[in-house]
Amino acid sequence: MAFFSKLKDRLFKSSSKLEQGLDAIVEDAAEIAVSTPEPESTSGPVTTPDVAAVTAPETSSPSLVGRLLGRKIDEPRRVLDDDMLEQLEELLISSDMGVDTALRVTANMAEGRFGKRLSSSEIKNLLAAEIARIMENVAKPMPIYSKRPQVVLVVGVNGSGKTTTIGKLASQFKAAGKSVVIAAGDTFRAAAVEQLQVWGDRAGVPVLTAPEGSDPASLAFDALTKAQDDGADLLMIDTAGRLQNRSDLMEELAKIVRVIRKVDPTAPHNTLLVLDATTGQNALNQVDVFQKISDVSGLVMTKLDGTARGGVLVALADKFGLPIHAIGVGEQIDDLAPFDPQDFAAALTGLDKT
Ligand SMILES: Nc1nc2c(ncn2[C@@H]2O[C@H](COP(=O)(O)OP(=O)(O)OP(=O)(O)O)[C@@H](O)[C@H]2O)c(=O)[nH]1
Repeated sequence: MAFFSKLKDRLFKSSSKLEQGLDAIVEDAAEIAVSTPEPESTSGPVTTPDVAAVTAPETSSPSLVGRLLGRKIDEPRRVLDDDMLEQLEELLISSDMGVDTALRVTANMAEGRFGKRLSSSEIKNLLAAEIARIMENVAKPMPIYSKRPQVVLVVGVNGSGKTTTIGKLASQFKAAGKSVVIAAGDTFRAAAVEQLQVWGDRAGVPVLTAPEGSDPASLAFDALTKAQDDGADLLMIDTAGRLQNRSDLMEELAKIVRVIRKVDPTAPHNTLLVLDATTGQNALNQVDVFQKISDVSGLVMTKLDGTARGGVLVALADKFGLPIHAIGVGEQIDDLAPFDPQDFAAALTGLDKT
């Protein structure tokens, strides 16, 4: 629960946008339901206990059932009609959920409920259930193999949070008893190497570097050889993220892969794409591009604490179905959270979990 509170707190910008937007949509044309709320259909894809509770048909005394379910009977309610659906779609699109996903989510929310009067807390529960449903299949921790050293190639555009994520992951793996080595593969920028060394120090993990401008593939080769000799569990390789020249970057990544396969033909075992949530829909383009130039096996979404565009993670899950391993919710070493779809959906929609 403490962890959920932190997540909710960090997703504040996204959740307050959705929460206030949903409240406004209901209040826009609300009627105060002092009478018995209508029984609602139980059809549709709703499965979570919260939502099962709000959609349960009320067969006995509504006030008693309402009280038992913690339902505020005099909450403002609004009839779910075309107008309201359109407003919902717009709100979801403005939170960067993307047009296709927003349409699908609202259609599912409306299924069996068209013409019913809904309160904003019921809508939030429905929305959270839909979001969790989309994200359930992609919530997967980074797989750990028995292969040692497991080689993790970390890709993403400059500034997306690769260095920070490598530092956070290294610290978590170390805390879990794994021996970790980091290779500072963005050899073109001295600042990037220094930054990684700072994170390596924080995590208590060695960082292998090479002179500025040297061949990243050669560093990766040396790092893997050393990690093997040292019996390390994990080697994390940082890479450059200059998408401005896509063919150069593609060639650079391909060369790293070719060269490390001379040491271990099964490497890399994971290719993590780090994405910055503040870039919104642009993150979708980055997945497209990096899937073309590398063999992306999973995603980490950073900076969810700094943006109202958290809905982009739902769009990503819906569009690509790639595993989401973790989310970055701050700049500190312990601000990398495993991705939990129920918690994320509740935090994003501003629900309380009690
Ligand atoms: N608020 C917040 N900031 C983050 C998060 N992850 C990374 N950052 C910040 O984003 C900035 C860029 O992060 P880096 O880790 O340096 O990104 P990079 O992809 O390695 O960038 P280059 O070194 O330019 O290749 C830094 O100021 C980080 O502190 C996060 O989850 N939340």
